[in-house]
Amino acid sequence: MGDHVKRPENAAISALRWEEPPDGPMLVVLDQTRLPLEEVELVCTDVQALVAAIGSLAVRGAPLLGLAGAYGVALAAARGYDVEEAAELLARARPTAVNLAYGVQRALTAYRRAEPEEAALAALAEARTLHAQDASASEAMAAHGVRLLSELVPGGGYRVLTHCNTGALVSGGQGTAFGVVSSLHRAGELRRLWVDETRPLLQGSRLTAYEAARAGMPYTLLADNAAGSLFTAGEVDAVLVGADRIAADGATANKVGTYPLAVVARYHHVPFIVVAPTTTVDLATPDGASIEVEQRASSEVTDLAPSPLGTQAYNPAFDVTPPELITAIVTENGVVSPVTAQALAAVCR
Ligand SMILES: CSC[C@H]1O[C@H](OP(=O)(O)O)[C@H](O)[C@@H]1O
Repeated sequence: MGDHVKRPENAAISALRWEEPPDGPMLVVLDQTRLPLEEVELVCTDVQALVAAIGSLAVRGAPLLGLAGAYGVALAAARGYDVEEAAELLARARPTAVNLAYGVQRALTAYRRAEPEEAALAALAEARTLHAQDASASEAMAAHGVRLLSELVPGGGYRVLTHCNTGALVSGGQGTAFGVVSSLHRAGELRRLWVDETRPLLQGSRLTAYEAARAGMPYTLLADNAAGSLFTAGEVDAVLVGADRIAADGATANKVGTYPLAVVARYHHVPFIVVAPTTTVDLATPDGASIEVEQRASSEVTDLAPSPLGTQAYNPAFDVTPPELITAIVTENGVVSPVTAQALAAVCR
């Protein structure tokens, strides 16, 4: 794992940045496992440190994993490591978010196509291009998402429920679903943000609440199993979530606990909206059953609350929501609704 350094006070959220000090290039990432109590950065000067950071979720969130993959290839090239081997290690670091392998492939292709003496610079340039594209996609998704909500739920003053963390911490810009929430807030249209704590790694209570507090949003944290009662009380106007991989038929893998939200939202006729860039759509994966769902260590669950010694826990990092439960998928290229394979393929062109 890399070295930790204290982050400057009140710095804008920069989940990841490339630096080139005299002693060589490095990837500096905000260690998300330490938030919200500590804002410390992790300095990665080799691919093993970056792979470890991805595995521990110090670096996390589908779009950011794509950037980490691309910059990881650039780091290997710039430091003279075996780039092909580095690309393989990075692409395998986590299986579900398609963005990781996509980002690796973008930088690796640029590296392979360049003249040897230009290859490292080509990989870095491609990583930077992907970074800028993600920031731009984030803005476009926010605009599409705000417009969609005004069509689905007339009247404004939205009460939005979200799950996991989908803000600037997972993006080159302001995020995916949380980017829509941020735009609503700036427009004075966010009446309440309901934040699922998102067990077992608590991305909601640790990260989304951190981003919402920094933005001055009206947010309320809740235990995941309290979400159903909010729907019963009529307190949710829309559910906004991110995605880690969207299959060709629109089935969507996202943080575990998303699928039950989609079922409850459908039962209560509440719009269930996925917000994701087209880099998260994987047309090569035909359906939800074909998506590999990462299984994580039992200890992430048993460490959270006392249980008898030796207790084993079922700990899938994601679940899959079928397209028929998704009201709309918001991408940077527009909104897919109803969710069909044809409409999804069209928005990715
Ligand atoms: C919009 S990407 C954020 C996405 O990634 C999270 O997973 P993890 O925290 O394990 O990287 C979660 O599925 C979010 O929706």
